[in-house]
Amino acid sequence: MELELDRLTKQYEAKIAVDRVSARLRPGVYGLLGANGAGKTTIMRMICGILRPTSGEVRLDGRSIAELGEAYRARLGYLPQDFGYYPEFTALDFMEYMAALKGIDAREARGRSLELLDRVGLAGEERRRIRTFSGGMKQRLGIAQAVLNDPAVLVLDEPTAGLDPKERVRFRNLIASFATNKVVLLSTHIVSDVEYIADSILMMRAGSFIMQGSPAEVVRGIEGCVWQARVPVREADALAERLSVVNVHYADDGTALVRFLSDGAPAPELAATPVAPTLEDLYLRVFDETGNASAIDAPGVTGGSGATSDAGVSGTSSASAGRGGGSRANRVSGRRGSHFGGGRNA
Ligand SMILES: Nc1ncnc2c1ncn2[C@@H]1O[C@H](COP(=O)(O)OP(=O)(O)OP(=O)(O)O)[C@@H](O)[C@H]1O
Repeated sequence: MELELDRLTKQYEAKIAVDRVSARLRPGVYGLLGANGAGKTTIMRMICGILRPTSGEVRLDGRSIAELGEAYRARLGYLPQDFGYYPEFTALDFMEYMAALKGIDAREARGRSLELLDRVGLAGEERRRIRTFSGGMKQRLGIAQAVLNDPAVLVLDEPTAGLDPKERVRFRNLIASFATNKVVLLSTHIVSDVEYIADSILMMRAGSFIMQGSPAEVVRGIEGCVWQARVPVREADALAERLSVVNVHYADDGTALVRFLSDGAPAPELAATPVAPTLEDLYLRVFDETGNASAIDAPGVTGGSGATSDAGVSGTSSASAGRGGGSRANRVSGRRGSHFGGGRNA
């Protein structure tokens, strides 16, 4: 099974929201990672056949989804960003209603709904009204309805938005458990949502895929650019002014371990050591505050997007929080130079 995006483009008047995006997606989890406004929702809506591309097309196993019509929808599961949950419905009513919309036989629908509610941790809550559900419960119900028809293509648009860290982890595991033999496309601007479960990262910026590859492949492009140095705490903030600081771990002995990006070797007096890059380092580098992305030497890179900088930086700190062992973990978003094409070194 292969889902192909062939020069997929969407233009809204003067705004090109998605610009000739191409990719071949085989079963696996794809993390569509990009800042707000990068074009993630627009791509997903085109993949779901809800939005007609200005040009280009989506094909499933070589056939246009526009031609496939109902046959494609029967193989598609979708959890939109702003999913309407019918607050007065019970979870089971809702699942059965969605099953009916998907053309699933009523006798089969009950059993399948109960089985899925159980799988998403809502056993015992089937008869509760959705309005009494927490955000996490609603999203778990959302994924349950999306897989009612055992789809070959599962599209999840920012499914972890608004979830607390514990629910986010739970949701992540749930997605992984549903992913077998499916193309799962999951959009997010939170690196940790996809860092561990995605087989492939599709890094999106200003309407284009600027990188495609496994997490290990895409981070290879910034090997040698991530450093850490232990400095007195009072110097850590000053460093953030000079360097592209990813995070700072404060220790109890008055020092701080500063992780930062630098294209070349930092000043010797810092005694910095190079460290292995992570997806979050890469994300911060790509979505630098200036928006000055350009080509970066990584596999699958389709080149600089010629991007305008309307894709704002969303400074997530979720990934860094789980890393390192400092007594306090902070993201210091210091003034960042242009990291591409001649960024300043430390
Ligand atoms: N109906 C529309 N008319 C005009 N411009 C639009 C429309 N829908 C989206 N856009 C613009 O297209 C660009 C891509 O939007 P899109 O919603 O796909 O981004 P996104 O990456 O999903 O962002 P977010 O995470 O905020 O949802 C944005 O600049 C947005 O303002």
